[in-house]
Amino acid sequence: MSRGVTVRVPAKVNAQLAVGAPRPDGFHDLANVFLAVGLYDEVTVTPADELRVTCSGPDAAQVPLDATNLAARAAIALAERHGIAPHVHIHIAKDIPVAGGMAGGSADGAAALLACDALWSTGATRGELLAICAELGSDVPFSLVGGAALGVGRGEQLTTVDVGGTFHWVFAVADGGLSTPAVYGEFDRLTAGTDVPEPAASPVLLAALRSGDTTALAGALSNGLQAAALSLRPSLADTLAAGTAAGAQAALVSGSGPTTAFLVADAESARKVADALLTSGTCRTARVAVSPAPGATIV
Ligand SMILES: C[C@](O)(CO)[C@H](O)COP(=O)(O)OP(=O)(O)OC[C@H]1O[C@@H](n2ccc(N)nc2=O)[C@H](O)[C@@H]1O
Ligand SMILES: Nc1ncnc2c1ncn2[C@@H]1O[C@H](COP(=O)(O)OP(=O)(O)OP(=O)(O)O)[C@@H](O)[C@H]1O
Repeated sequence: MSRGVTVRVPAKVNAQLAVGAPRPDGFHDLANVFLAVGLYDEVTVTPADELRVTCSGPDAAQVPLDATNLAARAAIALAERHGIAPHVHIHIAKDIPVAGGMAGGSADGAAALLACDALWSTGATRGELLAICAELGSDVPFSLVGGAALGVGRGEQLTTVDVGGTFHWVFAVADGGLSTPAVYGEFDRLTAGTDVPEPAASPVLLAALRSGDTTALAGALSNGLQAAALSLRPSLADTLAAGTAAGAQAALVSGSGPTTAFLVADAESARKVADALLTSGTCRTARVAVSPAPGATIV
C-alpha cells in the first residue's frame, strides 16, 4: 500500500486577457478571465530520503527536474513554512503542453502544494495555500481553484466567475514553446509610446460565460498578448486561419502562446476542427477539451 497522494490539476485558457502598462516591478496589471479546461496533469508525492522530481509523458524531456520546477518550489515553500524537511518524491504525469500558454508549470505547482499539504497534514488554511500559490507565480492560484475566475493585480487576485454551460475547445499545440517574459516584453515593445488603457473585465464576456452561449462567448473572447505572440511567431496566423476555415466559431492565441485555442459548437465540431488542424500541417498536435473544469483535486 503506497503512502502517496495524487492530485489531478487542469490546464487553463484565458477567455479575456486585458494587459495594462508595465508596473515599476516589471509585472503588468491584468484583467484576466481564466477558464479551466479538461486537460490534466497528475502529480503524485511520496515520502523519500530527499527531494526528487520525475516526469513522464510525451513532453517530459522539456520539463526541468531540478529545484526550478514549480512543483519542487511549491514543496519547498510549504515545508519551510511548517518547519518540515521537503523530503518527497514528486512525480508529474504530464499531459498539459509545456511552455504553451496553458499554465502547465503553474498547474504542477498548485498540485504539488495540495498533495504535500495532505501528505504532511500541515493543517494549512485555504488562504495560506493561496498565498503560497501567489508567491510561486501569477497563474498558480487559479490552478488551485479552477472553474472560472477573474484575476486582477498580476492575475493572482481571484474572484469566481459564473459559467452557465459547457464550452467545447480545440487546442493546436505548436512546435516549441514561447517564453512568457519574452511575450510580455514584446507587448511592451509594440505598445511603447501609446496610451495603454487600464485593464478591465468585459461585461459582455462575463454575460456570455454566465449564459453558457457559445456564439456569444465566441464574439467576446480577446487576448491582449495575441499581437505580441504573433509578432514573435508569425506562423501562428496560419494555424488560426486553418481552424477558422474548418468551422471554429472563434480562434485565438491561448495566453502567451504558442498554443492556439478554437471555440467550437459541440463535441462533433471539435473532432472535425481537430482533424482539419492536424491535416493542415500548421501544428504539432491538436487536443480536444471542455470547460469549465474543476481545480486541483486529490484523487
Ligand atoms: C500569460 C499568463 O499565462 C496569462 O494567464 C500569465 O499572465 C503568466 O503567468 P505566469 O506564467 O504565472 O507568470 P509569472 O511566473 O508570475 O511571471 C513570469 C513573467 O511574466 C511576466 N508577467 C507575468 C504576469 C503579469 N501579470 N505581468 C507580467 O509581466 C513578467 O515578465 C514575469 O517575470
Ligand atoms: N512543472 C513544470 N512543468 C513544465 N514546465 C515547468 C515546470 N516547472 C517549471 N517549468 C518551466 O517553466 C517554463 C514554462 O512552462 P509552462 O508549461 O508552465 O508554460 P506556460 O504554459 O506557457 O505557462 P503560463 O501559461 O503560466 O505562462 C518551462 O519552459 C520550464 O522551463
